[in-house]
Amino acid sequence: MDIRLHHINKQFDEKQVLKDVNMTIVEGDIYCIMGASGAGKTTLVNILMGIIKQDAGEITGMNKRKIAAVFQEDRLIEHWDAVKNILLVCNKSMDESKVKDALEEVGLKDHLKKPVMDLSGGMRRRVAVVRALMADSELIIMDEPFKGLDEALKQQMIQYVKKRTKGKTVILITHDKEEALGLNAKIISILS
Ligand SMILES: Nc1ncnc2c1ncn2[C@@H]1O[C@H](COP(=O)(O)OP(=O)(O)OP(=O)(O)O)[C@@H](O)[C@H]1O
Repeated sequence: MDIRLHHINKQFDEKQVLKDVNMTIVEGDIYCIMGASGAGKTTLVNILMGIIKQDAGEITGMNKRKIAAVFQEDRLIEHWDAVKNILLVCNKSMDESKVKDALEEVGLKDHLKKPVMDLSGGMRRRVAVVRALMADSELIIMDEPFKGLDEALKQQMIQYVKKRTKGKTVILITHDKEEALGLNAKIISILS
């Protein structure tokens, strides 16, 4: 089912952050939300996920959907290793070896069993992305998922995300046109 936003408004204190936002997210497509810092991108996806409530306007197509998310922060369980962090969100039937294969695919072969607090920022980001893609969800929302990755890793992760989200609906916030191009994404511009 497509997701539709109708006339969404959101204000914080005196500041109107989202003003009459309208959009359609087509099932199975990949979207990049772009716009200046502070334009309201995170606010918009927080409204979509039901984390905050819009002041006015309506969203259809989100009823009881399971969402997998990469937030601005990694939100990992610090003293658990990467494999355990990911298994937490997977179906009970998920094979641990599949989780390990996925982590190896994003270059984390030698870091599977360390507490994630001992990993670098870029490594932790990759764990957060793999976790979202391995959760059994048809809608994946990611807030700057490639932040902190060098160019080569970013390209590798773009390919990984593309491969692992076939047929799923993806909404990704980015400042980087290259990411949108690499993902073959439709661009949604949020104006400040
Ligand atoms: N809970 C809040 N209370 C007050 N103001 C807020 C709150 N959340 C966001 N804002 C304000 O709303 C505006 C939009 O913030 P938001 O985080 O959605 O922007 P963004 O486009 O995601 O920015 P960035 O690219 O820097 O992450 C900013 O001016 C921010 O200060």
